[in-house]
Amino acid sequence: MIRFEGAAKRHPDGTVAVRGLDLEVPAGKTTVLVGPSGCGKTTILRMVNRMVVPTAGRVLLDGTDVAGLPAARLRRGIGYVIQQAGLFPHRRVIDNVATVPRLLGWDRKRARARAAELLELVGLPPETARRYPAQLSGGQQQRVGVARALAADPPVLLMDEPFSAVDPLVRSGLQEELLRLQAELGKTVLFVTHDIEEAIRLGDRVVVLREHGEIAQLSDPHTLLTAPADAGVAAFLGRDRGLRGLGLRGAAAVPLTPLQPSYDGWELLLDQDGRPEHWARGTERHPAPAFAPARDSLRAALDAALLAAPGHAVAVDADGRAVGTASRAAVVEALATTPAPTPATGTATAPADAPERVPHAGR
Ligand SMILES: Nc1ncnc2c1ncn2[C@@H]1O[C@H](COP(=O)(O)OP(=O)(O)OP(=O)(O)O)[C@@H](O)[C@H]1O
Repeated sequence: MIRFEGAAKRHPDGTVAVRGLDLEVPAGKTTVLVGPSGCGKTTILRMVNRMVVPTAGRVLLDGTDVAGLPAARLRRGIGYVIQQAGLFPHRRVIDNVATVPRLLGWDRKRARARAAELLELVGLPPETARRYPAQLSGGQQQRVGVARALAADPPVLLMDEPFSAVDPLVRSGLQEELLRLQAELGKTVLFVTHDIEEAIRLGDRVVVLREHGEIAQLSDPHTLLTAPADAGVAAFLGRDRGLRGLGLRGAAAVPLTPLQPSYDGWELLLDQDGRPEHWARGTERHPAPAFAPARDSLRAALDAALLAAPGHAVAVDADGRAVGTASRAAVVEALATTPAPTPATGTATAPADAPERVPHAGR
């Protein structure tokens, strides 16, 4: 657990970056710091690994003041991922990832074996291991950055805008990857972003900051969306809060209708494996938007039903095979009956609202 006790940073020129922060970052969860540019997010993050030394107050890691720990040892126990990945350009990907295990004294073979395992964990094909960072895409580089931060299996991961330099689709994939990894690894993650959507998607807890690192609100994403603390937070959250909140609620309760031969003259065409291909009426062909009730959100289900030409979303199993359909009315009914996620569970188990996870979603 990380604990900030009146942690403040005042720069020599008099700038108050952080006035005095009291915050507990629980173990095994993702806590996201979000707020406008210059509000002190990076300063707060760097107080944890002592890249910034507080001018007042302290930061405790599992009860120990980090000021009393040797910086090198402290940092080896903390994974750190930054924008643009920060990889060593002259080292191959595998050696980038093996850096910290090597520093910890592992022999080369063992460090490389661990690195190869991590590259697979973050979804990179084995052939990327021998390349240099410049030979990878931005999204792949970020994955290497995450693998490198995880190499020594640190309990704590600091992530400073790690995905903000990549395009939205890649970014969404990286976010999904982090959710998957975190469900598996349960690290204590402190994540900085200026993007409220990213905060809502990734955070078990979201800390909305205003100037000088002051906490405007600290809550789970659902509470943040439905009950912003004040007009400033509501403005920062932006529009469509209700709709976006649907992205945090699972689609499992949507009542499904067994597949029918015809839907008001529309026929659902499946491929040979039973995956939805098109809605067809005469010579007309339209995409067949789908959702997976077991893992997608109510927002994804509603979106699929709204987009489908006949007004029915196709429900698919984990392999993308059609298992039934849901009318717009059925999805709306589920909106009224699906309970909101409880603050205790946050979003750790809630589905992410990820369009690219839905096969044949037609988006
Ligand atoms: N070395 C420095 N000297 C003076 N002021 C500084 C210094 N470093 C940071 N600041 C100021 O401290 C404040 C907080 O900076 P910080 O980088 O923590 O903000 P941030 O929320 O991470 O911003 P961004 O989202 O733009 O990265 C800013 O006003 C910044 O200008």
